[in-house]
Amino acid sequence: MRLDGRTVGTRHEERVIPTGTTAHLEPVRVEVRGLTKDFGPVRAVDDLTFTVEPASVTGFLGPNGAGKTTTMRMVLGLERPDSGTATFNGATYASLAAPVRTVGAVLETAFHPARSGRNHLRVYCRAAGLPVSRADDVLVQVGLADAGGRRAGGYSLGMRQRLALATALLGDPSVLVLDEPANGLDPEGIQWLRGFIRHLAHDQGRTVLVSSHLLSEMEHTADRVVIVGAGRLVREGSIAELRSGAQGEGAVLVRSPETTRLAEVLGAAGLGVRPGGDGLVTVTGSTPADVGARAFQAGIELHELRAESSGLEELYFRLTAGQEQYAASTTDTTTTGTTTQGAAR
Ligand SMILES: Nc1ncnc2c1ncn2[C@@H]1O[C@H](COP(=O)(O)OP(=O)(O)OP(=O)(O)O)[C@@H](O)[C@H]1O
Repeated sequence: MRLDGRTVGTRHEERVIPTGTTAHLEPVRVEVRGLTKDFGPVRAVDDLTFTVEPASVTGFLGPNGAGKTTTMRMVLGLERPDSGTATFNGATYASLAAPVRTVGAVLETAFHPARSGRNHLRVYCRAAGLPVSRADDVLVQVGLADAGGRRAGGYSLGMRQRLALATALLGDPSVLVLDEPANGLDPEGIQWLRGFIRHLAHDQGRTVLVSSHLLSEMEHTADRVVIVGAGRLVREGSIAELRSGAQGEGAVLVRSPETTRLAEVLGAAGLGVRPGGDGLVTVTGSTPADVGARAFQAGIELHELRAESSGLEELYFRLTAGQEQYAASTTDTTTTGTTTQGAAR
């Protein structure tokens, strides 16, 4: 969190807000405590507790069916928990004085295909009691200003995702809850989305919770991650913490003219060793520094030494292994390509 910014407010209500933050935004912390939800025999969410901090991006990660959407729906008051609470600075969604200004969401999309993007947004403005001028504000924010007059039915998937984000931003909310917003985007769209999400949190001070089933999608976007499997919390922490925990998870590639002796030395140290061709050895359960040190101590010449991957993906798979649920979900945003709604209306 960047709380090194300006001090604003009167003497009585002074508060420090992050540099570049939209001054009127109230920092809001989302707290999920013991959330549990059953659908018949399926426990979709199981005693889940985590926190989403202001001015940062929290990645909500888990395999298909892990309970991410159900959790987000409970946070947004769209689904009633069997037990537990989700609160915004201590208040449940239902008790928020101004929900549309507190939280916006991208969940499931439904656009009237014949309506223009701008008119779609204006309908939401009227329903939420917001000035219709907000429609143009948010179109600019998401880069759709030139396309606002076109039929939403003719939008590409990337444009629909932008319109979904625009809808979530209508109330200029402190909190954004985004369910798999990168689904179906092309690489350019994903790149834009990453930057935009970081901007919303780091420059504007918003609290952002964004779900994905891919760690690679979150690795360069999120500050913190909450990992769930089969409805339960598997890991919560910063990306840096996760990264340091992942050391040794990824394979190390090492090239040497003495592969046989190298394999003996590393194997004797209990490491996994897979000799390949061309003097290459793949080592698991270690780090480049460790392999380098062991080779040095044994006086073995190395020509190349590098991590095959950061190990994060391997750690994520291990943490969530066997927890994928294949029960059909009611909404498949990948195939419908539709998403969104400011739940906060
Ligand atoms: N309305 C519902 N009725 C019955 N079961 C449901 C319902 N909604 C979700 N489930 C089940 O609850 C579990 C959690 O689903 P959920 O959609 O929350 O997971 P998810 O992590 O969002 O998955 P995905 O990444 O596939 O969207 C799954 O087993 C799912 O089939």
